[in-house]
Amino acid sequence: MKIELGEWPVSGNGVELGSDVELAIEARGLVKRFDGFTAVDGVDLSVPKGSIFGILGPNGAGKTTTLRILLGIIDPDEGFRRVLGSEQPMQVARRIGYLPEERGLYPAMKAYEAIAFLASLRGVPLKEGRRKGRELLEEHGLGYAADRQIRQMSKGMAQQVQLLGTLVHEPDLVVFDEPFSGLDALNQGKLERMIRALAERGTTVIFSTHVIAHAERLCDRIAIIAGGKVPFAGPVDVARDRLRPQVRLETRQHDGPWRAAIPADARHEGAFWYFTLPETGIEPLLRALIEGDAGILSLSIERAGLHDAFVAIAGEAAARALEESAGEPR
Ligand SMILES: Nc1ncnc2c1ncn2[C@@H]1O[C@H](COP(=O)(O)OP(=O)(O)OP(=O)(O)O)[C@@H](O)[C@H]1O
Repeated sequence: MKIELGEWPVSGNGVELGSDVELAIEARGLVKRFDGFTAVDGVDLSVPKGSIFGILGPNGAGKTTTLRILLGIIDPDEGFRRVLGSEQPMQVARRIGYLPEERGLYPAMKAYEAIAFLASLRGVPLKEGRRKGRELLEEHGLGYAADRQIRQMSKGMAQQVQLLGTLVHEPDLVVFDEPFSGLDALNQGKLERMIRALAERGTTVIFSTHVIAHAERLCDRIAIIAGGKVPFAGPVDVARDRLRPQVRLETRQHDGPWRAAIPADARHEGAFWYFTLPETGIEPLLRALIEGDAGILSLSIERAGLHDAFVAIAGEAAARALEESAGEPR
């Protein structure tokens, strides 16, 4: 989904959607307290239909609690949510696929039966579920393991079976809680492709993660969450644009009147200059460089990465917590 920045008036925690955008999920002012501790503290989310939406934040930020509220597993103490048009998400559960943070299948079940079982919980008759289970396993390169018991599988493989079990009833919305944890790099790549394919056929995907790269690579929109609050929700590029781009300039000449046009706080290393793109843009500087015969050898203007944007938006402490979350085995 290509989003033009101009379409999104900025307000509140980030970027609001035009009124003509159909939303799969809309949440306003969600609050959840546990014994006086506020785990979710006024969360607003708008997830357009067919988009890939990431909830990015460190351990304990409130991701799982938010997802559980959206699914209707728990109710918020305050706030409002509408999921697939319903204010009672459990009523639309058959249109939702959910991979919880705690993975688990019955160890004695065979792979295709485990998928059929999960499908039956979403209203698919067992016989059809078994057929679809075999089909899905085949389609995803796991056909050889269809009759293998879950207990005979590696953790990563069992997780893939569970993932297929969340998709077997062809949901309109899938909710994945930390779907990448526990998967090796190869299977993480496979999952990324699967998520893209789901969105391409119109399924809305929302997932939580503490890995910036997954959010940056995959998502149309993200919500940054820390301490139960969402300081930013909107397109990834808009988050990145919270920081000014960085310029790297290489000149043949080392001195000349053109140097006055380079920002005073620029860092100078050898033939390279590094500085933040001035508010006035690059053109006045380019003019000075050309007229002053500085001899431009190279020039790059780079947008901030999502990591730097996360630091700017959520703060150093949240960014450190995010890094620590990524280091922990899960
Ligand atoms: N049922 C509960 N009772 C008490 N505290 C809870 C409960 N569920 C969550 N919390 C607390 O609420 C906070 C947010 O938890 P949550 O699981 O939503 O975070 P998270 O961002 O998903 O982190 P993680 O990735 O570690 O699961 C944490 O401090 C957690 O300990």
